[in-house]
Amino acid sequence: MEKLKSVIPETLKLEISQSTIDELHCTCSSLLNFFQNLPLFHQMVRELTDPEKALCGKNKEAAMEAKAKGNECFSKGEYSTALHFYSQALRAAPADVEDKEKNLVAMLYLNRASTLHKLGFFLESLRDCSRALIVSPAYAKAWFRRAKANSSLGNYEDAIKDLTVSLKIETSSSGKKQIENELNMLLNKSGLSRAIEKPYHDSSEERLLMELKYVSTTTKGRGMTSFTDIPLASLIHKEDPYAAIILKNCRETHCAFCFNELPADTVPCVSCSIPLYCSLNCQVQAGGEDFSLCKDKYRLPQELSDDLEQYAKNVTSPDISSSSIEHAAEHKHECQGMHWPAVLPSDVVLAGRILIIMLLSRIRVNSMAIVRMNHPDGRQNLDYNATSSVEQVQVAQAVYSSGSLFNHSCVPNVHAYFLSRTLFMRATENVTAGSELELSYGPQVGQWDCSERRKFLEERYSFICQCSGCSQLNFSDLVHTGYRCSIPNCSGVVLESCVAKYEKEKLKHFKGPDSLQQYILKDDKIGGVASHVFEQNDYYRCFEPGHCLSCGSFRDLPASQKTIVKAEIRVRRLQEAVASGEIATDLVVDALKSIDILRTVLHPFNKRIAEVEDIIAQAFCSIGEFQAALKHCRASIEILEKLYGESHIVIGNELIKLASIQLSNGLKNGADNTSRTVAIFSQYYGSHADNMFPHLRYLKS
Ligand SMILES: C[S@@+](CC[C@H](N)C(=O)[O-])C[C@H]1O[C@@H](n2cnc3c(N)ncnc32)[C@H](O)[C@@H]1O
Repeated sequence: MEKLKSVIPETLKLEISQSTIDELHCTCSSLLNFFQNLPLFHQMVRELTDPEKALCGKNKEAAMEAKAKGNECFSKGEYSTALHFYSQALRAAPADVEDKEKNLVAMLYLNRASTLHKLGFFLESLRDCSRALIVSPAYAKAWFRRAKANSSLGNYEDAIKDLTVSLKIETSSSGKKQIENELNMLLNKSGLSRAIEKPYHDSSEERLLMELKYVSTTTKGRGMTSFTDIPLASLIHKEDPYAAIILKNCRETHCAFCFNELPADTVPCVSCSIPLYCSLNCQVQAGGEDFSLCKDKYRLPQELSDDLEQYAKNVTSPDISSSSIEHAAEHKHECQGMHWPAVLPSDVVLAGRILIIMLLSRIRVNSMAIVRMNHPDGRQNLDYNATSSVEQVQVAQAVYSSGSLFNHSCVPNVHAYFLSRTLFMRATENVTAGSELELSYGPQVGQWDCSERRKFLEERYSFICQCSGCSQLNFSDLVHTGYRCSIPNCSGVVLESCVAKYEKEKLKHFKGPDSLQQYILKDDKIGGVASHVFEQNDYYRCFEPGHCLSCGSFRDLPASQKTIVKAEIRVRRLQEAVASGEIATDLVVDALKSIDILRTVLHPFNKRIAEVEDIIAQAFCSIGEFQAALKHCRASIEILEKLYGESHIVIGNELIKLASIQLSNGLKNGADNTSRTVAIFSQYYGSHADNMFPHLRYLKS
């Protein structure tokens, strides 16, 4: 790849690096023309697609071997291992080969369906039976197994229909007898059929009411604004990606099309052995082949009644939603037996998907990380550890044509999230017409101090942040890592030198003391911790590290740091104990002493105090002392509210933790708390909140 890059002429590189997203097609063509006349490029493609070298084509022998292992495990009752081998076999099995006069893929889906049934995954078993029947509609055993799955799900009507079709197809007398027995048993059972759960589909149909436009900004290039005022929580943008790719480390765990977590009944690509999908729908939308080629060989019998024939047709024709087929189909061209994503890095494949290998650096800046909530221990219940360990993980990378026109701010007024591969954006405050709409590319005020945010944005996205959070004084940045004043009743903050440097830089934007006074009127919290600065003529000089910004008193920072290091040792011990689940009471006592010491040195709103309070709350929860846990959890939230603001999503998450302690304690969760939590989540996720956060549903109930 490096060799290829190095032969691209500088003029073309320059053209590409200076191009905008609107010129994408033009730059693609220039690059492609150049590559097409380059022998090195053709040699590279030949090497990548050599069937001998490619590791990702289908392979009957490998499939048969995995199938045999699956059968062996199944017969020994080792169902989880059997499931693994059948899934592996399905990945390797070519679509059109047979084993014992049956289509191999259909047979494997059926074997896996039996395994899933044994493991109690009835819905997954049903879906695998249907897949076997889509490939091979006249497969009597698959209809029989489907009836079993339907019966376990309480769908008796469907189960009876499945058995009736199976009976029509089955030729052996012993087989017919078995089906008849099952049919009689089912007919004796009563009960209504139950609807089958469907994977999440966005049915809220929330409408986008505002029209956005892009404008030129003085410091950040183009940016997005609205023609009209935007009320808090409104959906302002919804978009499917121009191109998207799953991260390599998520291939085995998430669907390669919708990026949701994979179920037990994964669907492989029909033509290659790399991507896994959560459903046939996603597999076909990604642009892989379908089974229509081999289907004709396995026709249904003619003599079915009209309604049974219709039923069988419905089962054996995949129910593919047509919504995004035409724009996606992104896997199709990669997958003619050789799978490029298997051999190339993800960034390159994404670039390839929009036909530009050289635009990598621009793609990094313009692409978005698609994230999912991760529940590490698989628990979705409302207890403190479960709610504390939920985290966002990146599963894919995507380019959104309009989404990439939104600039970054460390104090964003827009929140972006993903459902499947669709990007949603919502206003998190009331925004007046013409104001810039900005989301966070990662860092936010409250999360990190200014120096850390700038460093991250510069390293990751190569720009120096010019947002209001990084160019105007704000309370959070002042106290985030601040020390307390050495005078007991003073609430002023003392900064260390690297923080003071960044905060001082912000003062360059002030025109004089008057503008500072106006500033203080806007946010009196800042005045509370830094009043001295605003009273001076030479405010710039007052911003000295080690001196209180309110009264000017000196604090010995090196001595304070030594005190912190000692206190932190005991906090770390408690943190390790919390992680291992073995908490001795004296560790908690030590950590309580430490937090008292930290409070004598750090500013009362220093974020570290909130973190330590949270660790102590977790510890108290684990040893069943819920009242103490509540007290420390509240203390942590009070600080975070000052740092992030009271309606920030971080506070919503903290309130869920608080509720989990109240529930563990048998206390009824305060109605105020619940309604506040629901309001915050609705502000950020609107009608999607309940779907994305099972904790929230539980809390409401
Ligand atoms: C995804 S694009 C946003 C649209 C871009 N402004 C444009 O004109 O196409 C990201 C680029 O916008 C600029 N940008 C976005 N947010 C910024 C910020 N807070 N400060 C400075 N530059 C910013 C940077 O040049 C960054 O590389």
